[in-house]
Formats: sequence, structure tokens, C-alpha cells
Amino acid sequence: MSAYDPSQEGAKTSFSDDMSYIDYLSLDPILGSQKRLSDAHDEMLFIIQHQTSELWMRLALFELDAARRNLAAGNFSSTFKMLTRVARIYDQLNSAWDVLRTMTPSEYTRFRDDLGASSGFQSHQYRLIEYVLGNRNKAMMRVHEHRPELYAMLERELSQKSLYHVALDALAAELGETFDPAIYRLDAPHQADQQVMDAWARIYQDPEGHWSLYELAEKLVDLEDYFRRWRFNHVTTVERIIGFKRGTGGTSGVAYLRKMLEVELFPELWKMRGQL
Ligand code: HEM
Ligand SMILES: N[C@@H](CC(=O)c1ccccc1NC=O)C(=O)O
Repeated sequence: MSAYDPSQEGAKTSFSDDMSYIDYLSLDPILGSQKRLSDAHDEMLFIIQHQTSELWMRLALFELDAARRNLAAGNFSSTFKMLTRVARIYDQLNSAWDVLRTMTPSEYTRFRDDLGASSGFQSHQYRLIEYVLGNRNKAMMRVHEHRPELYAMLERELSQKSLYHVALDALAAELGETFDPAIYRLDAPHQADQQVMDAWARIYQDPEGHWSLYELAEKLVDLEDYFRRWRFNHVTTVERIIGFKRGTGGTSGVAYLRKMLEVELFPELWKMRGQL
């Protein structure tokens, strides 16, 4: 059998004047951005693992922002589709830990000092995702002061309602209630509220009567479930690789990350389950 020749079948082979795959996807800057600071073999894995995570987070933010707009406009079906996609993105990020776990403490130690004070703690996209979802700790913005445009992006996020706030608007509208305006704190983490908990409980007591809100609640719980798994995978991988060393970002490391496991994004949706 002779070798397959794509041009024989009409495949375009000349791209001197036309947009090609590499052009459309801007692959030159992307594939030219793996700059190792050491000669340690595993640093390449470490860089690509973070870069791909940041790309998936970029998409998660795009979807979450659109989901929030669609929900505010009452478009439940498109909101659900986007929230499902974000949960799948987290599934992807969760599986990716298996690749990073192939790196041992001995291998990581070979280049850890080269990382200086840099840390995932300074991921502005991770912080933005937390802010969009409703976990708004303003103190986390300080590390971005040296990058005014990123700081402004985080500040802009804190000037609008979180996705959970918009879900609470939909919940109040469904039940013909108004929540105390004090629960909509734009620049502080959302705190569990009894009225909100009772409202979600009413939805779960009559799913058929409130199907859209019931589905919305389950999409949010699903998302938080996957997000928690990401945190758990992170802290377990960190303990496996650096034990209880301090983090390069300056926190206590595993102790800090364990504390973060206690964060609840949508607290009433979890607490309400015990009263059904
Ligand atoms: C060898 C692998 C890793 C180690 C040893 C590690 C270690 C740590 C430590 C110790 C912290 C606490 C902050 C500090 O003081 O530095 C942290 C935070 C963080 N890391 Fe990692 N990490 C690893 C991989 C990753 C990966 C692959 C990502 C994906 C983007 C990531 C994202 C983050 C984020 C977003 C935070 C902030 C978490 C929060 O504030 O709740 N890390 N990491
Ligand atoms: N905080 C990590 C370093 C680290 O993991 C890291 C360093 C630079 C860029 C991203 C990182 N990933 C997550 O924190 C450590 O203490 O070893």
C-alpha cells in the first residue's frame, strides 16, 4: 500500500496566505511558554500541569460568568448547561492530579527552591472563581497589588452579586419572598442564613412544584462537590510531596489547605439537608 497523500484527496497543504491550525490557536506563544528555571526533568510536568489548570480555569470563569447572566435573565436551561460544563471541568482538573502525583518529593526538591515565593496562592483566576461563587475573602487580594489590572478585575467582581446571590434572587422570586438585603454581602464570604435555609427546604419538600429551582440547587451542590474534591486532591498531593513544610507562598502549607477544606460555598444547601 502506498503512503497516504492528503493533497491527492484535496486537503489544503499550503498556508502561507491562509490561517492555519497553529495560527488560529495561537500555539506559538502557548507552546513557547514552558520556561524551566532548572535542569530538573520534572519541572516541565510541574509547569504544564499549572498552565493547563489555568486554561481550564479560564473556561470555568467564562462559563460561570455567562451562567450568572443567564440565571439573572431567567434562562434556566442554558444556566444548567453551563453549570454542568463547569462541574465537568472540575472532574477534568481532579483527574489531572494523577499525572502530578507521579512526581516524588525527591524530584520536586530538585527545583522547589527555584520557585522562590511564587505559589498557587497567587492564582488570580482561582481567587476569581471563589469570588464568583461567593467565597469572597478580600484579604486574598493583597498579593495582587503589584498587578493593578488583576487587582481591578478582582475588585470589579466584588462590586457585583455572586452567582449564589443570583440563585438566591431566583429562589426568593419562586417563593414570592424577599430576603433580608443584609445577606447580600458583596465583599465578604456568604454566611448561612435561616430564612434562606427554610426557603431551600421548601423547594426540596416539593421538587415537582419547583422543578427549576430544585434542579438549580442540585447543579450548585454538584459543582461544590467537585470543587471540594479538587481541594482535597490538592491537599493530599501537597502532603505527599512536601509533607508539613511551609508553603512557598508563606502559609503554613498543609495546615492552611486543611483549613480551607472547611469552606462552604453554598452553606444553606448543605445544612438544609439535615432538616428535611
Ligand atoms: C507539587 C505540587 C504542589 C504543591 C507542593 C503545592 C503546594 C501548595 C501550598 C503549600 C499552598 C499554600 C500556599 C503557600 O503557602 O504556598 C498552595 C496553594 C495553592 N495551590 Fe498548590 N501546590 C501544588 C500544586 C498545585 C497545582 C497543580 C495547582 C493548580 C493550579 C495549585 C493551585 C494552588 C492554589 C489555587 C492555591 C491557593 C489555595 C487557597 O488559597 O485556598 N497547586 N499550594
Ligand atoms: N506552594 C508550593 C509551590 C507551588 O506549588 C507552586 C509554585 C509556583 C507556581 C505554582 C505552584 N503551585 C501551587 O501552589 C510549595 O510550597 O512547594
